[in-house]
Amino acid sequence: MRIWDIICIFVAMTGIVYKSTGSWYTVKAENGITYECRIKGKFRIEGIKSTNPVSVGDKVDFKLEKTNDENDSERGVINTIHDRKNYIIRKSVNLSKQTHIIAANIDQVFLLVTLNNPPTFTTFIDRFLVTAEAYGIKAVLLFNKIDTYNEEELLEIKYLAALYRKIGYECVGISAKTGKNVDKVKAMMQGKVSMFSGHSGVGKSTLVNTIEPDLMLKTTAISEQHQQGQHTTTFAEMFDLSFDAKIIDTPGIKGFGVVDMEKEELGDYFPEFFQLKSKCKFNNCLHINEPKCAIKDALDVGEIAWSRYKSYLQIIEGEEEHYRKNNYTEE
Ligand SMILES: Nc1nc2c(ncn2[C@@H]2O[C@H](COP(=O)(O)OP(=O)(O)OP(=O)(O)O)[C@@H](O)[C@H]2O)c(=O)[nH]1
Ligand SMILES: [Zn+2]
Repeated sequence: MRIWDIICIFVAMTGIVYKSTGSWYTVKAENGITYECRIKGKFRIEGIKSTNPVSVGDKVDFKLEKTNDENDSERGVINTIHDRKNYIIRKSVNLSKQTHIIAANIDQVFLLVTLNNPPTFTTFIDRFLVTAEAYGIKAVLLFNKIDTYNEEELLEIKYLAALYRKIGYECVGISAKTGKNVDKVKAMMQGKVSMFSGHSGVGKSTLVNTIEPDLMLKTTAISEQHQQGQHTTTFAEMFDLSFDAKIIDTPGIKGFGVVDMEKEELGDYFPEFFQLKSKCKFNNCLHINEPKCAIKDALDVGEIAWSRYKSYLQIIEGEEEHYRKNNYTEE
């Protein structure tokens, strides 16, 4: 055992979880060294019934474990999880009300959008943005494949970008293929933990490949491993990029998960509705049929986009349907 290891046994170390395979966690310590860590004892995080107590992105304290085997010297035991700034979850496959935490402490998520190849509808964008707001994760819209659009399509992109910028979301037109504006994306990623999301075929892999060509090898290896391994395991993994940026890759996870919320809460996740809601006559206004609703007034004068309001109604109706269905099945 090296002197360093002996010191480490007594000193608590702090690191970030890069990968988890169920019982082992790969933790990168502040000294840049990676340790394989376990958990001892029970971890309970208030308010979360989760199948996994520690997830990728977590900041943890751990101690090195004393082992006799020279090869095993880089193992540790996690004893503390630092407070999370946010986390994304997936409902467990079984019907217990448990959730699986996919990743934690995400600084931003980039949603890749394409007009027609594949089509990305505003309802999808809006549902995504609502989820990001509810999770407390900054969302950025990347309109990809701008090298393929004709003038008319470019106008549509401009219209969409203006719509979402007005609400406060950053929007960038890019081409993952030609590299156009990818430098802007890289600049936004600097010093942060990012995720990429979007429909299949929008260009997520192409973009990551353009950002960091060497990384592809690793991500492919992981998804192959994923396909061969137990299909119930959710793999997420964090990667360090060459320019002080981190990404969390979540192969096999489609979409961004769902967040349960009350009907009354939904408007709070549409920032432009939230801003106006104090002007509605009723403080519990759902902005549907109520009189003197500031949101509907804003809609009438074109201050709020109809596409946004339509998405809002759709989500509310969906929630009601979901609610009725649950009531029904529970009887
Ligand atoms: N012309 C053009 N094609 C692109 C661009 N970005 C991606 N593509 C193409 O779109 C197709 C899908 O890209 P992928 O990177 O595999 O998409 P993905 O989002 O990773 O898809 P999944 O892995 O299914 O989720 C590929 O044929 C890419 O070459 C772009 O900016 N311009
Ligand atoms: Zn209202």
